[in-house]
Amino acid sequence: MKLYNTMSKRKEEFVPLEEGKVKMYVCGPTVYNFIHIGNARPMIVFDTVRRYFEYKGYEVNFVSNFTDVDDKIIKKAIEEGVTAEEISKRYIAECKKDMEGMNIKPATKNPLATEEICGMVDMIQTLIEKGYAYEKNGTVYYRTRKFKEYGKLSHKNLDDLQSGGRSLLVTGEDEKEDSLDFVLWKPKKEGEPAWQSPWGEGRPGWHIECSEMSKKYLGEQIDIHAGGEDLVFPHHENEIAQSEAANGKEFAKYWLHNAFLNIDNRKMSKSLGNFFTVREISEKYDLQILRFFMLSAHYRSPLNFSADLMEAAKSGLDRIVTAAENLRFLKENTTRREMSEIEKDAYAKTQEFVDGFEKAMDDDFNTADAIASVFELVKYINTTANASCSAEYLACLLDRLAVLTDVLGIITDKKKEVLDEEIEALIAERQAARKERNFARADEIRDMLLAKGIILEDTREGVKWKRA
Ligand SMILES: Nc1ncnc2c1ncn2[C@@H]1O[C@H](COP(=O)(O)OP(=O)(O)OP(=O)(O)O)[C@@H](O)[C@H]1O
Ligand SMILES: [Zn+2]
Repeated sequence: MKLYNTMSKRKEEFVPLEEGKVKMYVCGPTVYNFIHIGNARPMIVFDTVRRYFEYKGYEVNFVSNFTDVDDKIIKKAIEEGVTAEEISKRYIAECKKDMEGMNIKPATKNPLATEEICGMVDMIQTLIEKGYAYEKNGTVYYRTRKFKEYGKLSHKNLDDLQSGGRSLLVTGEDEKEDSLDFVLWKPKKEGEPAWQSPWGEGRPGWHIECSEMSKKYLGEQIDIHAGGEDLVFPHHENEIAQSEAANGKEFAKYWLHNAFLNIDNRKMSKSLGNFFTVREISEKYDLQILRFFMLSAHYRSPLNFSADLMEAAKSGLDRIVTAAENLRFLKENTTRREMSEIEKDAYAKTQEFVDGFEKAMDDDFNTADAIASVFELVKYINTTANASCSAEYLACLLDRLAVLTDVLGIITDKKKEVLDEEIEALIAERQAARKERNFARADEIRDMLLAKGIILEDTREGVKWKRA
């Protein structure tokens, strides 16, 4: 299994630190707004990477943080006249809803920066003791030039960085020993959230959060550290400088970075205002389609968002789901149970699609080619499965398809999704509301179900529902 390591700029064979286990950290979002579909790209891509490791039999310890203290969160809180905590809590909850819609597996742990301040203070203290950091007027800076390997991930040269950095007029620039030094701890400003520290009240810098949370939940060395390509510099470069100086060990073995989701060939970003939130997209499309669209390109290739490509993803996904539905229907209606010899041979042939899928995924998670193998399997299913097949054969085909779509995180069993307890309970609650003539509540529930793609029909025989 090969993966592209930003550190070495080449594909490397994956060798875990510990046999059968993968320790993986993905930098999570700063929570001050609904996530946009650019932010969804690393979530979908690295969830798929995780799923593929699990398919291969690895036990994956997957940690992804929420940055819940930051200038942008504080700004939003001031605008709304609420606390920063209220803002971050609200958008963490909204983000989790979006993630569920995109079928992202819950992480082993989603640490919150604000709950890990003590550990960050300890790490900063260690860096000071080792001579890698210094304090000036309540701010602690990292002494960048002391870390000899600085620039190794982003392949940048310190002197080039220095000449570029000098022109920047950043507050605090004059008290730094060197313009390359970056902030580990900043002093409290009036009205901002703050924590006690040996350097006075204040809050941590962004980079130290991930160094500490990764260490706390995964240990000093991890297999994979991942995020969007804009995080390579300075965020990941700084994380390496902090973690390796503090722990005296190589931080992560493999550094994975996804390319951008663009719109009109420009990075989709909040600052440019050219974004769609996942929530907006969910009003028009099932989020499974968004997931499928993201995986239709290799994660290191830029991907341009367009209505045409979403429509193409919709029809591609439909083909797969329809094949699975047909298999289920045929299986339930056939009278023959056991596989015949001919069917055994026919089933054995499907191994070639699994091999193709694995070959693509083993080659730096080439989901675009892996999907092509799934389509070949679908074509094979559509040509060989019919009403005279045995239930066993149909079940085997269905299982083969489900195993592959599960790696991609695509749900093909709509009924299973529909029948989940929450929806059943909502329908019952709506019936009760109608009985009490609480039509406002009944309509509200109908709309909630509609948002989940469930259409209700009130008939004489009772309530019937179908998928949008
Ligand atoms: N257009 C995009 N395509 C792919 N990944 C992205 C895109 N925009 C952000 N990301 C990734 O999403 C994660 C969270 O990003 P972050 O919270 O910094 O928000 P942001 O949208 O980049 O901010 P801004 O849009 O204001 O530049 C990071 O891993 C980042 O690399
Ligand atoms: Zn990070």
